[in-house]
Amino acid sequence: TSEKMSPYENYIEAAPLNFFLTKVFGIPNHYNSSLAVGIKDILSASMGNLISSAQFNYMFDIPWLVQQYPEQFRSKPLLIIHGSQRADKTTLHENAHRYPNITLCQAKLDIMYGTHHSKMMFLLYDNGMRVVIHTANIIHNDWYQKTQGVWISPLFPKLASDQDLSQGDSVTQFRKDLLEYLGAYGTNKHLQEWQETIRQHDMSSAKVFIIGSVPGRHTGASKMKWGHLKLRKVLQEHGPDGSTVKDWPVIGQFSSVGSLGSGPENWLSSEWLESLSTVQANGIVKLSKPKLNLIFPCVENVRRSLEGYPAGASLPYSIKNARKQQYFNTFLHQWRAFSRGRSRASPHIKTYTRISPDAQYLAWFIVTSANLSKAAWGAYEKNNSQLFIRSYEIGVLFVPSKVEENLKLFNVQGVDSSKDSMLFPLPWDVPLTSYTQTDRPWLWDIAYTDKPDSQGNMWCPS
Ligand SMILES: O=C(O)c1c[nH]c2c(-c3ccccc3)cccc2c1=O
Repeated sequence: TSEKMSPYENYIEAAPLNFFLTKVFGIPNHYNSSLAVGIKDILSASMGNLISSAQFNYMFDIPWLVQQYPEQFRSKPLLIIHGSQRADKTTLHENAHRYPNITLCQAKLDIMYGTHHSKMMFLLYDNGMRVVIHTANIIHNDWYQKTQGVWISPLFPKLASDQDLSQGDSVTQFRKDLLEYLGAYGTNKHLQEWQETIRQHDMSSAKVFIIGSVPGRHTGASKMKWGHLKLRKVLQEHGPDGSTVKDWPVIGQFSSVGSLGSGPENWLSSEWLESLSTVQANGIVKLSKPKLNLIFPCVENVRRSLEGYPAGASLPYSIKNARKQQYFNTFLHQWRAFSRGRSRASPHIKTYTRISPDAQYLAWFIVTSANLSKAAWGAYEKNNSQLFIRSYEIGVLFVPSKVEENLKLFNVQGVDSSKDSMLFPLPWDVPLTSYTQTDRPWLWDIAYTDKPDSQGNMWCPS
């Protein structure tokens, strides 16, 4: 059984980019066999002999979570980092109470409407540790019939006790940025123990950048540490050169939409798109702003999905926000993932990329917890002197040159199989599919009663 496989033989180690989608129940098994993982695979003994773990997330079903660990790991110390307050926090404690190995840690959320969205696992084994950064809540439904993204780190070996701890970081400063993100939670004994554990591991094999968000009004040296300005900073130093990506579109794909302002120039096509279209700051060439394409399910995508209209319960785009930003609809494309067998697996994954006009190449790619909102990515305040972020978010950025030294771009379709190319497993189909004249973006708080969904039901939110 897989229990006996050494970690290096299993399919997870084989994926060059460590980027997976979650397994989906109800699609041909072929689409779940390569580059797909379930939560039980991630927690399985074939990944390592677990000593303790930490789970960062927004929604938790604690009894369900415990059942996802192999039986022999269910009593290992487990730290749960959440953002629940008041009644939700009480419920969480009630559900955790019967597990003596579970400790709860409440992330401070002093800013209104901020949430602890970050989805991350620390898995400490007897021979090293792994970091997993993903997009799924710790509830059954998020791992059952949705499209979710998972980045699983290589096994990070423990540093020898005599090795000085300044060793063991990667070309992307993965460990430094991870520790800085954790530092933003403030003083919590258990989190500080995990920071020490991380310092004791060699993460030099991590090939991704961390793009995190922490609540606050970030100014001065901290202004470029988080949200879309962190992305801007990384792309200024390590992004594509302007001449290569001139006129390449930016694509954003997400499962929720915030209040973006009354016009695109308020935030979407100004500061946010400017960060995503940042190129390596060598020339003074002032680039024209690229086209922005957005992917968000239309009502028909939700109605036809495996879950039917209830998939929309995890696509919380409100009529209140939508009516204030009709311009947003002009950017929209349908959710289609035929290439991954997931056109009917409603998206909860969030991905952002810069793609060539012929959809053959990617300049970079992000998978993250961050939806399309100012709360997640941050918004300038005080004449661009500070970045205001409401929520905790975390994602990873793939840059070709950091994955392989001389690699300039990722390939999208399997055409260019020349040696200096690397295929990137896109979660969704290119070219993108526009909305039809009658398509509308899914809104979760209005009724749909003219056509039944794939389960034969209508949608009548209270
Ligand atoms: O972190 C995540 O992934 C998610 C965060 N909020 C969600 C909500 C929600 C929307 C407004 C207010 C509170 C909660 C509803 C449905 C799914 C999600 C969700 O999936």
